[in-house]
Amino acid sequence: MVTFHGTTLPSRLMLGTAQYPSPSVLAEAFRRSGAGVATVSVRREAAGGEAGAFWDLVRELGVRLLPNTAGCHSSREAVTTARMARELFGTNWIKLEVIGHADTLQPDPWGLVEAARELCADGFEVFPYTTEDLVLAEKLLDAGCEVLMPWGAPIGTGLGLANRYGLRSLRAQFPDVPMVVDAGLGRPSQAAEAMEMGFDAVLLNTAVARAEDPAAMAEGFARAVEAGRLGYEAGAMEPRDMAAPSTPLIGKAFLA
Ligand SMILES: CC(=O)[C@@H](O)[C@H](O)COP(=O)(O)O
Repeated sequence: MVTFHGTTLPSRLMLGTAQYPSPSVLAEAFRRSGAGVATVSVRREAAGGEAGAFWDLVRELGVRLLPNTAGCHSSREAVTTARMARELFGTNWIKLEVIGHADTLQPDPWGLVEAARELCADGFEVFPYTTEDLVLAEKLLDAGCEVLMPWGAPIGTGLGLANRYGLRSLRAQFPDVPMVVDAGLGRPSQAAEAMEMGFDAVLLNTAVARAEDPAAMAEGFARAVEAGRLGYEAGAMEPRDMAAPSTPLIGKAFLA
C-alpha cells in the first residue's frame, strides 16, 4: 500500500491506458496487474472521436484515475487540459506533462513550473512529470507540488533507468517527498531496480501495452514492483570490493 495526497492505494504500480491492442486486453492487463492507478490522456483521447466509450471503459476499471496532460507543449495548454480533466473525471489529481523537446519528449522546465504553480493554487493535486534535475525538483516543490514523477528514460524508449546517479541523488536529496518513476521502463527488472532505490511507485505504459502478452507482462511488472519494494524495506547489504567467505570456518574438518 502507498499513499499519495492522502489517498492510500493498494499497489505501487500505475499503468497507462494507451496503445493496447483492444479494450479487453487493456482490462485484462489491469486485472492481472492489480494496479492502483490508471492514467488517461485527456487530449489524445478527446481527439479520437470515440472518447466517451473509452472513458467509460477506464472508469469501469475500478482504479483511481490520474488524468494526464500528455501532448501539451505549453503551460497554457496544460492548464486548460487539466481543468477539462477535472470536469470530465471529477478529480483534482493531474499528471502534469509539459513537453519541451520534440525528439526526447523531455519536459520544459519553465513551462512545467509555471503550470504547476497555477494548478496547485487552483486546488489541483499535481503529479509533475519531470527529469531527475535537483533544481527543478526544488522549484516544483516551491510551486506547491507534494509528489514528483522523475523519468526513468524518455517516454516509449524502454531504456530503463538512464541516469541512475541522478535518480539516486534525487531520492537522497528529498527523502520525504513521495516519488514515482514515470516513463521509459521496458522490463520488470528495471521497475524492481527503481523500487530498490527507494522510489514509492512506478508508472509505465508502453512496456505493457506493446508486449506480446500485455496481461502477462502487467503481472510481471506487478511482481517486480513488490519484490523491489520488499528488497528496499529489508535493507540491502552494501556491496564490497573484496571477497568475504560466506561459509563460516568454525566446525571445519581438521586434517592432521
Ligand atoms: C501514459 C503516460 O503517462 C506516459 O506519458 C508515461 O510517461 C509512460 O511512459 P512509457 O510509455 O515509456 O512507460
